[in-house]
Amino acid sequence: MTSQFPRTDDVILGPGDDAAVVAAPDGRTVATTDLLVEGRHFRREWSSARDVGHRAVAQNYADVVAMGARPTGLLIGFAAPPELPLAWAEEFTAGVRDECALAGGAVVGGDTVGSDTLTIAITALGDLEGRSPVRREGARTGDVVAYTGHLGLSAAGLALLERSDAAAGTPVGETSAGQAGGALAGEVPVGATDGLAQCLSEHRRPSPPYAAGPEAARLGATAMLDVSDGLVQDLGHVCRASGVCIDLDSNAFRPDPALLEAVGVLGAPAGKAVDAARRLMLSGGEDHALAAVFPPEVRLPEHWHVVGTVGDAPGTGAESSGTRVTVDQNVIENGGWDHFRRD
Ligand SMILES: Nc1ncnc2c1ncn2[C@@H]1O[C@H](COP(=O)(O)OP(=O)(O)O)[C@@H](O)[C@H]1O
Ligand SMILES: Cc1ncc(C[n+]2csc(CCOP(=O)(O)OP(=O)(O)O)c2C)c(N)n1
Ligand SMILES: [Mg+2]
Repeated sequence: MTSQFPRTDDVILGPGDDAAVVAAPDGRTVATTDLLVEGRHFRREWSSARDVGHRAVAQNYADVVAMGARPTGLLIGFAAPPELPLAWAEEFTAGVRDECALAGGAVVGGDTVGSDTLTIAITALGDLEGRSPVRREGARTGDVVAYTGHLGLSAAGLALLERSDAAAGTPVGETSAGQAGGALAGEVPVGATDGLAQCLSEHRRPSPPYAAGPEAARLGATAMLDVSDGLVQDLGHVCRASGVCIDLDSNAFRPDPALLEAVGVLGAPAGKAVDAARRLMLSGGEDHALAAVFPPEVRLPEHWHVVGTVGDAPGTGAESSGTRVTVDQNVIENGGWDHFRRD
């Protein structure tokens, strides 16, 4: 699996020995790990092996750049049932290679074992290039909240796939030829517009704005994270860590045309499409957009969308548990992702 991975200048010793040796030009190493579990994070009927490879890298390197770091390397734990076709593993590896080419950073090692459940555990490394890490705890009253990347498209893609699944046995349309692991459910029908295809694609292969992480650090971001569980829920981590509140302005959320199209197909009445799309932008996870907090005087490039402001945390007492996120000053049911929720 490792022969096709290119080396980079950060790799002192690549795969093949007991461990790799990776340069840390800055003297510090950013390190993070995330798991992908079949059935929980992806389904082989919904995503090709290549998609899963792309996604595994994107999900991890999004965490690296959300610290303001440059991706340098990653290690892949691959646990697969014995009946997994070899072609699936090969296609997965190709997806990993191609996403690494986008994000930067080399595959420096991993481990492969048999397991009942197909599970991918990636550890990703990054270099801070002399900058301070952008943590969750630096947000201050008066700062502005902005995001860059997509919001809501992945959740819409997932909802489209769930819907096609619910329509048992009648996938939304065409199957894609040549995908390892067989045909995919939920292919967009011939003649369907690009919007639905874009939502499905963002779900299968999220496109984190990698360069914007180090950019935000250089611009002086006081806090940053990638949006994996939903914007409101994830900004809640910034509030708790920083001891502040965040109020989001619903009108600042301009839904992507692809998202508007998807919510229409998913059943939102025409007059409610913008509201439905905004709900997905606030609560949908897995786009791996970057959300960051900046001092108000920072001039932001236009791909950063300002959507809220940081305020004082409420005082002590029962209400104060919420160093919290509001939308137009209202507490909302955000519906972000919770792995341990019992439905
Ligand atoms: N099993 C674990 N052991 C040690 N640290 C963990 C574990 N699970 C999560 N963490 C840490 O808790 C923090 C939050 O994790 P998580 O919610 O998964 O963040 P993210 O959305 O950035 O992946 C991270 O710093 C992570 O390293
Ligand atoms: C089959 C399937 N069901 C449901 C989801 C939705 N989903 C699974 S995990 C998740 C949240 C993000 O995953 P997590 O492991 O919490 O990532 P982290 O926050 O650690 O980066 C979401 C929205 C999915 N991607 N695939
Ligand atoms: Mg995690």
